[in-house]
Amino acid sequence: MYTRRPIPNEYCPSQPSAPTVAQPANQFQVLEEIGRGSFGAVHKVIHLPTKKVMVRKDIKYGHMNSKERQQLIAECTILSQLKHENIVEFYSWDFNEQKEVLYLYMEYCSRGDLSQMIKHYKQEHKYIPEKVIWGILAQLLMALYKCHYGDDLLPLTTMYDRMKPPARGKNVVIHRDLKPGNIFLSNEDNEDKDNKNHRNMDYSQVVVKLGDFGLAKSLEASIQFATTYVGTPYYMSPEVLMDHPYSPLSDIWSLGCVIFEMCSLHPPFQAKTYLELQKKIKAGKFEKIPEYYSDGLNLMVHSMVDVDLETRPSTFELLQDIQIRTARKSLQLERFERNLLDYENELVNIEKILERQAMEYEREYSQLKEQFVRAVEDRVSEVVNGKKIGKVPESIHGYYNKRLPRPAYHWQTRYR
Ligand SMILES: Nc1ncnc2c1ncn2[C@@H]1O[C@H](COP(=O)(O)OP(=O)(O)OP(=O)(O)O)[C@@H](O)[C@H]1O
Repeated sequence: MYTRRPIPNEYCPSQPSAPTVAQPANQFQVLEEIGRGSFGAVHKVIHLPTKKVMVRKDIKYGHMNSKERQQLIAECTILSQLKHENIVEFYSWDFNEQKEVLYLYMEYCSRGDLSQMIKHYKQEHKYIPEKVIWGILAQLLMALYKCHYGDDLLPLTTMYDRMKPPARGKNVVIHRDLKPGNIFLSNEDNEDKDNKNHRNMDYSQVVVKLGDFGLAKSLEASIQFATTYVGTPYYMSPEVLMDHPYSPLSDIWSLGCVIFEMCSLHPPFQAKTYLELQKKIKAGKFEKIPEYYSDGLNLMVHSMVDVDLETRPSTFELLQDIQIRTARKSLQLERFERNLLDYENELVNIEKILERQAMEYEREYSQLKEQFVRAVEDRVSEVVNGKKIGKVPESIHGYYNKRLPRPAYHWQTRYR
């Protein structure tokens, strides 16, 4: 049976779709291990009551003190409230007290993460198409808008819509660890086919999901923090390196670095030693993106990766940019076109069902008509032959009284 695509959050904000409270682990069946992060293994699981495929992240909490554990749960609560089409949905959690493991259940993203996509293009010696990069940037800015201002962005009516400045200070969530490995990709229908081993290089309609929120923050005071930053902090802003507090603008710096890496297939700042890298980031000097891309994209990246916090644009300011508006509008139109195609298919299906029902109706009608004519002829011959006139035969009665069955497919009530 045909099912229509779900309406995205952008048009219909905050619709919880899966369990949002703690779920016992026996309601889930492990399908496979997807990978291992610094906190533990990541499994693909199925939630048996809803048959929904999800991801389970295992976090060992044995070494954490009770304050850190409570902080982790508080963080999970924030995440469970952060619902947006471009943010990995957090469904529920559970503990295994014996193994001292916290299980976090999240939305499964069938196309892996951005680091795998970049690696793939690097192996193929190809550039990521510019349109794909703008689409990904626009989606990430929409996700950051939700985080930084606590609101959903309204869809654009025209590219020149005036955007109302967001209210400041309301439920600000700063990601703090924005990097390609924390940006996940899925298809609109999130299906797995052709995606195994990332052989499918068509990223034109990819849906981007920001993930791995704030876990670093919750685990900051614990030993795990050290392991979180085992990798080189290529995407860390200069103010964070200098131990200044995180601000939403730190996320913009990191996002700029991610977009640079999507264009150049390597991060903007690279060095052999940590100290050298720190020096480069603080100086904030890095090369242009390849000539293959437009000057507009180069300027956009350089405006985001700006050491000066006064001139680095906010999420709201970036969303005002005409190129971002164009990318957003184009995403909206592409989705609209896909929905129209869906409706068209749905109408074709309904038409086929109605045609079949009309044929059945027609057949039944002609059978009844035949019976009626035969009964009338019998009756006439009875009268002509002078037989005693009895009751009207059932078949004549039947013709007038019989109600044909209603079509089984009540499209009028479903599609009103
Ligand atoms: N929601 C998800 N959907 C699909 N794959 C996921 C999801 N979350 C994580 N993964 C995959 O699981 C693997 C491990 O992810 P995880 O985020 O735990 O670690 P990491 O990004 O490799 O390292 P770190 O812990 O430092 O962030 C990665 O290959 C990642 O792509």
